[in-house]
Amino acid sequence: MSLTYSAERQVAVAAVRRACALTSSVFNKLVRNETLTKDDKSPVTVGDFAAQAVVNTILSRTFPHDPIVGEEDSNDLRADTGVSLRERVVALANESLTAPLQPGEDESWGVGPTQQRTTEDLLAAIDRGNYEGGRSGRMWTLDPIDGTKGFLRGEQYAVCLALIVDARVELGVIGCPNLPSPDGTRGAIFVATRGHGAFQLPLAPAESLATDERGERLRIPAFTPETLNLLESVEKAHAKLSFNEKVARLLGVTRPPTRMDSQAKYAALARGDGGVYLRMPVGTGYKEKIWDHAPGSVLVEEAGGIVSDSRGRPLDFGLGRTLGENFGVVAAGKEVHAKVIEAIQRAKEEEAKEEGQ
Ligand SMILES: Nc1ncnc2c1ncn2[C@@H]1O[C@H](COP(=O)(O)OS(=O)(=O)O)[C@@H](OP(=O)(O)O)[C@H]1O
Ligand SMILES: [Mg+2]
Ligand SMILES: [Mg+2]
Ligand SMILES: [Mg+2]
Repeated sequence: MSLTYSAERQVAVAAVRRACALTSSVFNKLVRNETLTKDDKSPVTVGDFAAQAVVNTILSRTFPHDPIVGEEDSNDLRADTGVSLRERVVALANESLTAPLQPGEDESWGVGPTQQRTTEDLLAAIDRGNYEGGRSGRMWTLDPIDGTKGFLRGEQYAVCLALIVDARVELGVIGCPNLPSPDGTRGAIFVATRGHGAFQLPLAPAESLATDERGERLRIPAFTPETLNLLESVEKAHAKLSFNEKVARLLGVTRPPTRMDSQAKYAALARGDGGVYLRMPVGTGYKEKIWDHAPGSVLVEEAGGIVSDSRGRPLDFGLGRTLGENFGVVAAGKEVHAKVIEAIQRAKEEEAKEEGQ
């Protein structure tokens, strides 16, 4: 029987909840000069930095020997030009860390009213995310805001955290503050532990829920070509959407695709809101990052699905900070997954013929 990682699960859920509260409040107050453009031209906001500082602070207090592969680093905040940004990140992170103890939280985690941190503490916490990853040992991977562009548009984004042990994702937590539910409310947390199922929990902790908080179990439902739809990126630079169209046609899909940013796509798949997550490389040599797929992959697998590259091979979380050469990502329920891999092969043949003409 696989380990339950119950302490890790409890801490990870609490850390993601605090980070979700932080990012939601940042969105409402965000001003234009609080966003930077990174070297790879992607945006990063005070929310990304502060959320990484909060989650890493909690992880470092509770699991001091665990390395962290986090998306952000503190270089831009330490630069002379980063003074106002830095002050804002420190204020936001401290506001989050000093908020009252929530149900299921423990003061020894470094949260609660007396837990004010210095600027250097928080910048160092962000840089705890600089681990290179690799094949062996325990490590966490964090995307403090996945889908920053979606976050800036007021659409979907996710706070994503996973525990990887010897290159296998054992625990995944995805906080989706903007994800709509059928009852008209917004926001949910998704959590999966390898061998122990995938669950949806409320975004805010309920009274009296502690270590054994389980939530609603998720199972990917069966689909027919009539009910099937594709979950895909919003940003055209992130996935080859023209290829998705071919695959959808070959599968006989009639419903239009659902476009959403971030690992909210994996969460939507796990709870049956969509049938296939398909992400094909655009051909620029971009390597997918482990924090963009680790929590989503265990969530979908524990909901009964399969996550692979476009050739049907497993994603390799033991290569470092990236998944290596990019063969795309396909996630779906078991029956649908096999059909999608087959359709991808046929779509590639079609594409080769078209290019040969
Ligand atoms: N060229 C390219 N190809 C593939 N993926 C890329 C590329 N550039 C960036 N990224 C990563 O995409 C992450 C968000 O992408 P999503 O597909 O989930 O959302 S989106 O609809 O595309 O915005 C996004 O995550 P965040 O940086 O956390 O927002 C990036 O890690
Ligand atoms: Mg980013
Ligand atoms: Mg991301
Ligand atoms: Mg991010």
